[in-house]
Amino acid sequence: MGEKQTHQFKTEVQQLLRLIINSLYSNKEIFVRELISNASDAIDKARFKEQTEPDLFSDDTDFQIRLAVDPEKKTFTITDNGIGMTLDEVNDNIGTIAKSGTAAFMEALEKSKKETTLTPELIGQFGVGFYSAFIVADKICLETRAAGADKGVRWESDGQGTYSIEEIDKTERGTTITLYLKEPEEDDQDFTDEYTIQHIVKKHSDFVTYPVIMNLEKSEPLPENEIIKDKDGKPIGDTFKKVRKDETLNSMKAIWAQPKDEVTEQEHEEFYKHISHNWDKPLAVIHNKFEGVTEYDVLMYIPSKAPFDLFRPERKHGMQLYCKRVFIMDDCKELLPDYLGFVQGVVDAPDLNLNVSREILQEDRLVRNIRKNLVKRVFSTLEEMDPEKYEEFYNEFGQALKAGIPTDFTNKERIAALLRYKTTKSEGKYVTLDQYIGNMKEDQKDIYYITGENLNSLMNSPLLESLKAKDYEVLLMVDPIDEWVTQSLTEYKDKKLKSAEKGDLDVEKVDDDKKNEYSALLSFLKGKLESHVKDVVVSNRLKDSVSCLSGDDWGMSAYMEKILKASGQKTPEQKRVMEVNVNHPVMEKIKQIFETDTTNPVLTDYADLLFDIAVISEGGKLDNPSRFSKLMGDLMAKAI
Ligand SMILES: Nc1ncnc2c1ncn2[C@@H]1O[C@H](COP(=O)(O)OP(=O)(O)OP(=O)(O)O)[C@@H](O)[C@H]1O
Repeated sequence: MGEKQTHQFKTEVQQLLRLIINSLYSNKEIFVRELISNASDAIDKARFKEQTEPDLFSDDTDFQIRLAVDPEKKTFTITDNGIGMTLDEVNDNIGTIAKSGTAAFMEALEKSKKETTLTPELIGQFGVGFYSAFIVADKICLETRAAGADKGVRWESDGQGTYSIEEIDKTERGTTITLYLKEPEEDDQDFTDEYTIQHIVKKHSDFVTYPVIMNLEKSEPLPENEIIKDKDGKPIGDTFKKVRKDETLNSMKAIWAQPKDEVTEQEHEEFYKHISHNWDKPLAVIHNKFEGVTEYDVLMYIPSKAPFDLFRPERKHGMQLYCKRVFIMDDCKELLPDYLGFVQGVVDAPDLNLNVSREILQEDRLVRNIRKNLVKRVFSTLEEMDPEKYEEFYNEFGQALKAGIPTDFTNKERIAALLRYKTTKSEGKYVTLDQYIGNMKEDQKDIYYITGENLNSLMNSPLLESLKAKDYEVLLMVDPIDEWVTQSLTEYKDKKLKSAEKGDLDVEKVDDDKKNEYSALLSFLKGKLESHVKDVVVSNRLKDSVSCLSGDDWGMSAYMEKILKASGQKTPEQKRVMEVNVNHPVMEKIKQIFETDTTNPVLTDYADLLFDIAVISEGGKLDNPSRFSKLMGDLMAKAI
């Protein structure tokens, strides 16, 4: 038997404990839900493992969660016969915060700047459920034995910075957690009261798929022959006796299998909270029975709020797979493509082979068929949403949806129709690509867009001058992911998507004579700016500004380059093209100086200035800002 060891909680756990206790002060009862949900997860894991290693579980397959209270000892106990934990697992899971969550959690906290309040939504999202027990307990004892292990483990802590851990003998597989409850404060519920616990379980954990059982005191009518009666046959004394009986507190209702119109909004809300661990309401409910060659039930929810870790690769998918109401697996990535991983729900497919493994699942024809139908349903739900509601969705999940454009070839066009962008003409409102096409000018052939970091600088970008002069609308794309969207969505309804920043805009032509007049100056400028630009050309984009930078049709946009650099990726040195506006008086003047004396040193200064202005106008950073300000100062002094 190993020694009893004492460990220090990781610093973030201590911080977290303090936060949890302070923040959930008025919502103490949620610890019941959190512990039941952990127990249920542990049974899910056991059920899953049982499919491949039935021997590990043969001693006890009657999966259940038990609750018990002791008003005298002031304890609350929860027991499950799930997967259990080994010593290392206890150390990893209970001494630290769920790894992936930690950093993100602290980040989000920082962001919200509400360091003393932690909403229940956060608790659910960050996987800190277990610690919520310290809201009500001043000591917790967890005893557990992993499936297949010889020894058990006891973990104990008063939540004050340390915990102890030791090996123990434990006969039953699974986990028992005993909370030594704090002295209740005024207005506190009594968590040793059976009725109170019954009520809380019904409220927060009714849909848990395993029975939550409690041995309750009940009144039962006495059998006729035990009732003492007077001479008129009227009972004297008690007609009831007190007995203790196991009772299942939750309904375990499989609401997905019920007829659609029999499920209330309230039930959906509760069930959604149960499966998603979210605390918001679902934005939309998709509830269908698919009938045909095979039958299956589908219940999906579109959340109303995006989770903090929507784009983290380790994030779990929201779909669970059931077979004849028996849980098979959660995080079922085979049921929906990655970009729809935020949808929460259940598929119950009775015809599925119960011994499925994840690898087999991918190949399964039935699963592929289900997936196709689920995707269709999600799309039709989004397409039919009223515009205001859809905008709510889009603000939360628009970026996720966009990730479908480069990854889901079959549905590309359908996703494209769901995109919304603000434009140079939409006055802050979203437009669809179809609306854009409807608004196109008669002589306009392509759909124009520009990508960048913020709407304001895009609106005023010199790259749009000639498009604006033609009264063409331009889509303003400010999500980094739009760069990937435009790379793969090159056409929509036979109209090309064309970057205002790249290639020949084909809008306005500068006549050849004028180009020829400038060709010597442009090659001179190119020589001067060789280390910065690939070429210097006459612009057909500019109307008012003197210079700008543009790219080739197939080159990387300035924003894309910035994104890649920011994410630490090596990007090949991208030289862009400097365009100059030959109708601008400044260019005329420079040309005159150049034609008089090609060695005039001021020409070098002007070349640098033209380049710097182009960089600044697209919100870029200058290599040498102090030289720029000196040149500007000199120029101003001359001009004034
Ligand atoms: N009853 C249990 N049986 C087996 N493992 C458990 C049990 N309770 C907790 N654990 C383990 O401890 C980990 C941490 O639990 P905790 O409640 O803090 O976070 P979580 O369950 O990952 O997140 P959340 O509760 O928000 O879903 C769990 O992921 C699980 O591995």
